[in-house]
Amino acid sequence: MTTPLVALSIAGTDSGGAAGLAADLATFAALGAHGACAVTAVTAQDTTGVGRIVPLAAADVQAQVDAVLGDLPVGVVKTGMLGSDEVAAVVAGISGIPVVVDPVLTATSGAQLGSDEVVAAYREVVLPGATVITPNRDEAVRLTGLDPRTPALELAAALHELGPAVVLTGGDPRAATCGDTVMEGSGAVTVLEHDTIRTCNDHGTGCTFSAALAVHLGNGTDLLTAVHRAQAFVSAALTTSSTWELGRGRGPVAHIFVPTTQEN
Ligand SMILES: Nc1ncnc2c1ncn2[C@@H]1O[C@H](COP(=O)(O)OP(=O)(O)OP(=O)(O)O)[C@@H](O)[C@H]1O
Ligand SMILES: Cc1ncc(COP(=O)(O)O)c(N)n1
Repeated sequence: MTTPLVALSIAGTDSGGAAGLAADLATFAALGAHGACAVTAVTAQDTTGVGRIVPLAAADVQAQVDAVLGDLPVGVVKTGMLGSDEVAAVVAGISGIPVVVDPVLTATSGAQLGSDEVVAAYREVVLPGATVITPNRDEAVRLTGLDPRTPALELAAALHELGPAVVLTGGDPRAATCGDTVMEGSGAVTVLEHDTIRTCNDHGTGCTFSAALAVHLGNGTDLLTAVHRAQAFVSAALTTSSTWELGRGRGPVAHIFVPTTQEN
């Protein structure tokens, strides 16, 4: 008998199946982990935008988290869209398990997915207990309140001061390379650069990256190696989706047909 890694995603749904819970659960499965989930919000969303957002009450999210933690040996928690400061407090109440926080505040399409109250809750209650946070530049600027032109290293340092290790992601479809700035718990900094995959089917890259990172960390992999493997997974997924024609907007990252080797 074996027990697989159990990864719990606390996130919103994306009806288009690209981002949020769909991305997390597909990534967990592709990397050999069992995915459990607690839904925070339901979104009516497609490749072109977000139409409607229905947040769940914190008590409903708490009940899902309690059900999962009360029964399954969860090895890692990954959070996405939280929807409210009350739900952020539910995440803050989890202890003794590594928590990977993807501070979802804005969708690829530009839709706002996090209020100022949620931003404050990240700073005050979520980040002090988090293992690692994986913001993109816009999210890091919003969370720190720093000038949008602030260098990546300073943004990462400001978040690191709040508690967690930081992976400031730098996905840019127009650049030749993408660079992710990693600040470990010790404060050591490494910039991991890799080739940009040319595609407009990149909806869900942030969720996919954080979910892959969570699986590797849950398996006991060190942060730098875990980031490297999560990048490789996203690149493999984007290589597949670059051949797709799906939807009228920014199409979904491919979570299927991704080779699952030791390297990703
Ligand atoms: N076109 C690309 N080619 C290769 N890697 C990419 C590309 N776009 C993003 N990545 C990688 O994907 C990971 C997620 O980064 P990104 O900065 O895109 O997150 P994000 O902005 O939160 O994503 P999204 O909001 O689109 O879900 C990072 O490791 C980044 O380097
Ligand atoms: C429910 C939900 N969670 C997260 C995202 C962010 O993903 P992206 O930045 O790729 O739009 C999203 N659009 N929807």
